[in-house]
Parts: sequence; structure tokens; C-alpha cells
Amino acid sequence: MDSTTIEEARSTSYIEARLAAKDDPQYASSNYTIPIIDISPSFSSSLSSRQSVADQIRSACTNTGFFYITSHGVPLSSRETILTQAERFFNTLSRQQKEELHIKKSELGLGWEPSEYTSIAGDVETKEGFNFGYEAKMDKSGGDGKYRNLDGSEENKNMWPGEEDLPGFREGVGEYYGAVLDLARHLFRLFALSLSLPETHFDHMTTHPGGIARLMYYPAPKSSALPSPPMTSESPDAKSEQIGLGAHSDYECFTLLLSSAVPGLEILLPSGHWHIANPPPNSFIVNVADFMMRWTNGVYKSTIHRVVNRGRETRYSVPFFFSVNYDEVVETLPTCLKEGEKSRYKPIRAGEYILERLKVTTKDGAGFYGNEDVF
Ligand SMILES: O=C(O)CCC(=O)C(=O)O
Ligand SMILES: [Fe+2]
Repeated sequence: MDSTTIEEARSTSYIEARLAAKDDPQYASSNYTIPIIDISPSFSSSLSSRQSVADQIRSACTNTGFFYITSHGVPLSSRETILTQAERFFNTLSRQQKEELHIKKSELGLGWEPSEYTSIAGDVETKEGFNFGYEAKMDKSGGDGKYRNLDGSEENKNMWPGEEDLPGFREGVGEYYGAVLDLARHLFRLFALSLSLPETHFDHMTTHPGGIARLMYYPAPKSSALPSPPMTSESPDAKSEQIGLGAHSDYECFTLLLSSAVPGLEILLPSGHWHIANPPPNSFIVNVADFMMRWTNGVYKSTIHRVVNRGRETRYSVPFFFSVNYDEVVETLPTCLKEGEKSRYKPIRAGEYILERLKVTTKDGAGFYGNEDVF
């Protein structure tokens, strides 16, 4: 693995700078709202209709990097199914059945992630997760037959619960993955248009794309630790023991996040305030991630966010981290550099960068495989 990729993936300077920044008065109040973009015109055969959606995406991405999309075409039944499967996974499987799928058996951070095993920012996190990656058979395009995993191996490394333990799980989860992957490819074209690139600019980079989906479980805090629910969209301070998932940016192109009705996602505004996301019904939350920031030389913002469950019910969510093919190199687009301007980011290899970032979430930074004693 090349040293630039490792160095860049392990650098914490970006996140530290964003956490420390408190100087943009535009975002000082809790009046900020995340834009809602109705993407139905983007399915039109008219380029100007598609461009009008792309323009709204550009505005959101240059602002805070978060937006909600509605009329996206992912059926309600698929969205309900995946949230139900998440609930079944965490509540029906025994500890021992989950142990069989433990992330420590994976070289790639796939499988069941108990709350104590990984931590993004060193906080004690309350979350549990179940991670799974791309399989050509979940891709409606069928892929290009060239799928390579993060380490270049041909074989898929997903760990699935047995059909007898959770009947229908794999099918429901696979169907959702296919639908959300289609949506991600569609959005990627809009991102291309938003950057004044040909609509198909990124298409060849997503023929066997990286894309980890995560089922997430955030238990309600114990009543003694229950933080008072916020009265506004601005979040009160969270004590570290209440953190569901620590402050971080996502690593890939962008994330499509589906969640149950229980709130919890908080995004860091440039003023230093945490804003509580409140997605409209039937929407996805979309956020720019690091690859998009690197391609655009920082014009598109990969925004820091975290999860704090302040309620009395369990929160379930399903982020889908959409990446280019893991063997692609991500480097600043020449069209995003003004004359004479230099790139702020070095070129990196997609899959290796993601794997390094994931490894850092284990306490000693050594990765998952055989790593029994991380905490
Ligand atoms: O669960 C959520 O709402 C967000 C999850 C998230 O940010 C992540 O897994 O990167
Ligand atoms: Fe995230």
C-alpha cells in the first residue's frame, strides 16, 4: 500500500480544524435548516430539468454538505424492509449468533460491530453495527465481473447470518442494497452536472463500486443518563457517555442515510454549533464525504457529524457509503482548480484509503482481523 494513502487516511488535521472552527456568524443561530431537494425533475428526459436539480445540489454541497432528497424512487416497501431487518438483526439474534459474525473475523471491517469494539474519536460509543459490502449479485447492473475487494481479493468477504437464524434477511437486505445503489449512481450523475462535467463523467468509476452499507443500532440512554430533549434544532452538549457515534466525516463519495423516526444525527455547522437533523418523511439524508471534497479541492464540504440518541426509543439507521471502484485513484479534478491554484489533497487509492480510515477506528489502529484485545 502506498505511503501517501496511509498518511492521508490517518491524518486528523481536517477533523480537528473543523471541530475547532467557530467563526462563521452565518451559522451562529439555530435558524439554519438543511435544504430539502425534490429530485423528481432529475428523472426527466430534459437536460435543463436535471441541471436544475444539480444546481440545488451544488448549492447544498458548497454550503454545509448536507441535504435531504425526496421523490427519489426507492420504494417504501424496501425502506421499511431494511429497517425491520435491522431491528430483527439486533433484537432477535443471540449474543452467540452475533459473535459468529464478529468484525474481528474480517480483514475489511465487515460483520457485526459490538459497541465496545470500535470508536471513531476515542469516545465510548453506544452504537452497534452490522456492515456489509458490494456483491455483484446485489447490483442490478450485474457489475462488470471485475469486482475486487479492498485488498484486491476476488472473493467477497461479507459475513451473513444463517437463513435459518433470520429467514429472509439476506434477500431483504440485498434488495435494498440494489435499490440504493441505483439511486447513488443516479445522484453521481447529478453531482457530475453540478460540477459542470459531462453527466457520465464518473460512470466508468462505478462499474464494480465500493459501497458499504451499515445497519446501525443506538439504544436509548438509561433513564438516569437521559439528556433532556432539545427544545430547538440546536443540540445541547452531549456528555461523552451519551455519544452514539463520535464526531467524524465520511470517507467515500457521498452517503445516503435512511433512519427510523427516532432523531439522533447531529451535524457540525461552521459556527461550531451542532444542528439536529430532522429529515422529512420518506426522504434520504445525503452528505458529501471525503472523496467528493478531494475531487473538488474542498469546494464541496465533507461535514463532521455524530449521533446522540436523546430520546426514550432505540434509533435504527442504515447509512450507505457510496464509493467509486476501490481500484480507482481519487485526485483533484483539474476543472476545480482556478488558474495557478494547487491541489490541497494528494491523490489516493480509494479502497486502501477507506480501509486505513476504518482501521483507525480500532483502538490500536491495527485493524480488525484477529484483533481480539483492541479494547
Ligand atoms: O446513524 C446515523 O444516523 C449516522 C451514521 C453515520 O454517520 C455513519 O455511520 O457514518
Ligand atoms: Fe457518518
